[in-house]
Amino acid sequence: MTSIAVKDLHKTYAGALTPSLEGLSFSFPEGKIVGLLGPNGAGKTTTISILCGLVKAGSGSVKIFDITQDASRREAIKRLIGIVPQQIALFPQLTAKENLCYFGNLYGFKGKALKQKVDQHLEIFGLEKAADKEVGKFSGGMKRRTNIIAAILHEPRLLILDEPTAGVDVQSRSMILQFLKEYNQKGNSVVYTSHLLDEAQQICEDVAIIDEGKLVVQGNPMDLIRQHPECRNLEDVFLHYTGHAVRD
Ligand SMILES: Nc1ncnc2c1ncn2[C@@H]1O[C@H](COP(=O)(O)OP(=O)(O)OP(=O)(O)O)[C@@H](O)[C@H]1O
Repeated sequence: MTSIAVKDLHKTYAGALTPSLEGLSFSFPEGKIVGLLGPNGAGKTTTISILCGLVKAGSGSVKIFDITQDASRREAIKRLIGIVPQQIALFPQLTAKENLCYFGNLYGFKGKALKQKVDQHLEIFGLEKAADKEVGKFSGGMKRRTNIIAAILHEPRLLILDEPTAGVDVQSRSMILQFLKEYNQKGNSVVYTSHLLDEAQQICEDVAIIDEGKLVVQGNPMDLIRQHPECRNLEDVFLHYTGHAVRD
């Protein structure tokens, strides 16, 4: 089974002169950590926004665990996926615990069960001492870790993260990557975007490189490197397929 299958996705934002997605198709196998990679403006965030139902595609289809995404299946799909957006989506004036109780509540958790779940996750992410501090006063890494907890309280089978390790220190990054590996070892699927290709090479079993709204190449990072004798690593493969021109 696939965790995600997108077919011939097209998207042009209202007022835009050029399309953001132009016939994008790819699928990821279930139960793996996979990377959706591409230069700035390639269409990664647009794709993720369509996957989670925040943005409507112009045409094309999306399946999550073989369930076709349409209005009638939105609730069922919502339970299966957790989304960690690029921008921190927390209330800065509320404490970490208050924020997480709010998000847990949206998924139907209440009372003691909710409190236990929140405490357990704050501990996993090294935030137990900061539980009653306002999130607005957190460091970037602390905000990002809290943002991840908000997306996983309902234990989604598919976790989608948009640049979860961008702009965080080495310690937070290491904790986030370790968490992703452990979450995957429990049988869950993880899809993430990153510009850090050494990191993607290290943790992804499969990567899809997209550019200008289309799939450029997909495969296991080591297989892709082996296919190109001149490429030493995933970054070389990425440059081989997407070129050296700087993107706006
Ligand atoms: N709300 C919007 N309205 C108009 N154009 C948009 C909007 N969001 C994104 N775009 C455009 O769509 C294209 C794809 O953007 P998108 O954010 O999906 O790329 P990305 O691969 O996530 O880039 P990055 O690595 O910079 O985050 C870009 O040309 C961008 O300017």
